[in-house]
Amino acid sequence: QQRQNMYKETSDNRILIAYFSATGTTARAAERLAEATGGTLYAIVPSRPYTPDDLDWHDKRSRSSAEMNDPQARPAIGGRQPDTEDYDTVFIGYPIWWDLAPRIIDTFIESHDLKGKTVIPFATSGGSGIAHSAEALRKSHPGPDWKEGRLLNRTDEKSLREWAESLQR
Ligand SMILES: Cc1cc2nc3c(=O)[nH]c(=O)nc-3n(C[C@H](O)[C@H](O)[C@H](O)COP(=O)(O)O)c2cc1C
Repeated sequence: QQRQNMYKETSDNRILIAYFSATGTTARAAERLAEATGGTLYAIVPSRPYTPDDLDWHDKRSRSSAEMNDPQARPAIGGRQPDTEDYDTVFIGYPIWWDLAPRIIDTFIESHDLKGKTVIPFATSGGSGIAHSAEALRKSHPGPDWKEGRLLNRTDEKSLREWAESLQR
């Protein structure tokens, strides 16, 4: 209990949890991570929301298929942007699409100066691990201090907190 309070006091307000979620699963994981860390939640909202047709991975011409086939695709983000200067640690959450992070995650990273900040990916998926998508992000965006990511398909609060604390050491 004491350790938890200490952790919250020292790192409150300096942790941002930025996430994109097309159908709500990653949003729920991000909320649990915010509870475990005391971090601030920020939803990366696309200017043009993804419809069920956009998300159809059986259709090679669907919006998600087209974006994921194009490494240069940068779907626009709508609404307010967080001031990442206020944070030292930025968790970035996403659903795994074709074993990668959706391209809007690249839009987010390129919209902010994350150089020298601790950046930690997390994801949800239908079964794929996070390693491939996290490595691809690290290669495309060498500025931040990337930490190993986590798949949060099913993680209880205790292990979430232990993971988040271990990253602060
Ligand atoms: C276009 C698309 C591609 C996907 N590709 C994968 C994949 O490669 N591996 C996997 O395990 N799940 C894949 N999924 C499933 C999602 O990762 C999974 O349902 C995720 O939890 C959805 O999160 P969300 O509700 O936050 O959008 C894909 C889903 C979509 C829509």
